[in-house]
Amino acid sequence: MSEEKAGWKDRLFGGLKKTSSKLTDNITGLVTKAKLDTEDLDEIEDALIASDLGPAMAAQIREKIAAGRFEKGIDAEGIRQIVEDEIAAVLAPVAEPLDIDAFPRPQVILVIGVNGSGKTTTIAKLAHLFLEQDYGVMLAAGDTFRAAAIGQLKVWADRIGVPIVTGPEGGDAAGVVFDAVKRATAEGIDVLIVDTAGRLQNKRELMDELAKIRRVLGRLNPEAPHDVVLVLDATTGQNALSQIEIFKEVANVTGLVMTKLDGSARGGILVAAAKQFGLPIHAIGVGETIDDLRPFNAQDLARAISGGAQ
Ligand SMILES: Nc1nc2c(ncn2[C@@H]2O[C@H](COP(=O)(O)OP(=O)(O)OP(=O)(O)O)[C@@H](O)[C@H]2O)c(=O)[nH]1
Repeated sequence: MSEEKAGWKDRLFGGLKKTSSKLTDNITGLVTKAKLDTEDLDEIEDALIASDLGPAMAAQIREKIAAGRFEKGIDAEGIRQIVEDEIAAVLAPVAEPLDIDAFPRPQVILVIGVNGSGKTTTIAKLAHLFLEQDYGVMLAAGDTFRAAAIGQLKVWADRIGVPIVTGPEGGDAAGVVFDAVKRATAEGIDVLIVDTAGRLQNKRELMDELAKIRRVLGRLNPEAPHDVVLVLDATTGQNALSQIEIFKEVANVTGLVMTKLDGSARGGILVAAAKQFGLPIHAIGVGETIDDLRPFNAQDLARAISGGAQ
């Protein structure tokens, strides 16, 4: 295994410790009897719900455990393995890295999400990921609503060494995006990542702004934006699900990135999101450094969430 890969696995399993220990403590703590009975199954289901996997997923896992283990000797590792396999089956179809395959270039990726979700950091981490794959990357500071957002993105752009197109605070976001696409096209850039304002408080304004960005983009390239990626903060738990619902309504979300899985005992929310919406999940964030965002392997992630050995 390469050093890089081993490092990522450490961060993945380490980052998800809070989620997995909540789940495994619950499961190992309850299995005190000789045979698995209905009460144990109820407790397992409660533990799964408490980890934010969602009632549907919890019920499905409970059924699987009941089918194979009811009235049999209790084997915590066997139960954990069922949890892992069920989670992996839900995650496998949605684990989809963001591929750069747009022609003509650039591929335009709109990044949306509420303030504080980790949007800016995620843009920097994605840019870093693409740079590692030798793509030419450019950023566009389309969140013109707050000067801080423009400044923060610029700091990241300078740090990772990618060009950035900005406009004045309070300026026209679509104008910034227009300039960025023109410049990216002229410079033969492969990927243009666009930050957007996360004003969910005013759905109408957000919708209008995104629609205008789309119109402007469409004039330069009818295929753009190629991706509309919604960034979600795992620590918000069930709230992340309502954000998906709302953003699906205002923007044509094509995929998700879930951040802060390390800061939370609610990592199960990723599984709940996959089960409920079936949208591609491009990458997960398990820390604050630039390397802490990666596409994931469904089985590895399921093992990390269910508390299996690395
Ligand atoms: N632990 C952890 N922290 C993260 C992760 N991703 C982002 N953060 C942190 O979350 C905070 C908010 O991230 P930003 O990228 O500034 O979020 P934003 O959505 O752009 O927020 P605003 O700038 O407020 O709009 C920062 O302190 C990040 O370092 C992650 O995967 N894990």
